[in-house]
Amino acid sequence: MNNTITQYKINYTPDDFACGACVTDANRIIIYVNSYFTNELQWQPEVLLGKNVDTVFTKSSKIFFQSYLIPTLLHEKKCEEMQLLIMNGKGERLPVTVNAHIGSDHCIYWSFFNASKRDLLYEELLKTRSVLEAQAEQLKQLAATDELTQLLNRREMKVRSTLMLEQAARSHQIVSLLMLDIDFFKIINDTYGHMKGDDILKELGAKLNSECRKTDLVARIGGEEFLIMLPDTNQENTLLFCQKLHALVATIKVENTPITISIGVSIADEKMSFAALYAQADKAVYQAKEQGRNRTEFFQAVK
Ligand SMILES: Nc1nc2c(ncn2[C@@H]2O[C@H](COP(=O)(O)OP(=O)(O)OP(=O)(O)O)[C@@H](O)[C@H]2O)c(=O)[nH]1
Repeated sequence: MNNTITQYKINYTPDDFACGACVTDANRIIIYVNSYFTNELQWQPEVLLGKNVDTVFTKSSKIFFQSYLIPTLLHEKKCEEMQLLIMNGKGERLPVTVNAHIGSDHCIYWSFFNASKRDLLYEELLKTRSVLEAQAEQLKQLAATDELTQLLNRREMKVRSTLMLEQAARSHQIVSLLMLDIDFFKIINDTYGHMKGDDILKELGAKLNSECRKTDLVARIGGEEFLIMLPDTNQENTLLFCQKLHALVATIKVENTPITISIGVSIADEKMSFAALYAQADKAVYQAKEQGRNRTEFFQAVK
């Protein structure tokens, strides 16, 4: 036996590959290991020589080794890129990629590539992917949100409203669009300053958001103008909702004076584009301003 080992030792020099190289006889008894086993895996050759190659595997890898790797090797004469765990000479676990083939001399030639760096790299990749996904989500959120009120912005409102209108038309549901405009907001700005104006906009945004359902769309589309789209809501229920909004807005005060809003409503009871519905709500809010403000007007088609 010793003679055989010596003979293989001579045959396989030089042995400074960047991986563990090992030769076993047909019974998987180790007859040669290269210096990588000593230098990197901290196995002394004399501990391994004469032992079954499965000595180096962890318990679970031994099972895989016996039940899959060996049958594959015997059947195919080679097995490639098997991911297994080995123990180093100090008893520490190490992921390795194992390749083996049966030579014409019936010996089995094994290579063990250290895969711990690959596993680390893989972990890094997974972490980076989660960070990128979170950032993409944040960007999407930012692009869709009005910075001051955190409500939807004009562009996002247009996209989602269009979708809501299409869905409603398919299921023959009524949708109403409310345009809200704060009354005499310029006076608030001019009297109390732009910062106070911003606070009012924020407070109103938060209150509208808490009053609406999750399925409603609420947006600030610019200046002191807001839009709310209510799915599956007819004229009667929309009017009740608007009354609630007027009461809600009255809780926002500037120097003890409640602010007021004018609301213009348009109703889509058949297939309608967002642009057409928006134009009608705009006309209705103009009517509400004309008729004294602090009120709700529904769009009326001129006959
Ligand atoms: N604080 C603040 N003010 C804004 C913002 N965007 C627009 N405004 C102001 O909103 C005011 C809107 O004024 P107007 O369009 O004359 O409307 P109004 O004073 O509310 O009058 P009515 O709508 O006719 O009742 C202007 O003073 C704008 O400068 C904003 O983001 N923050």
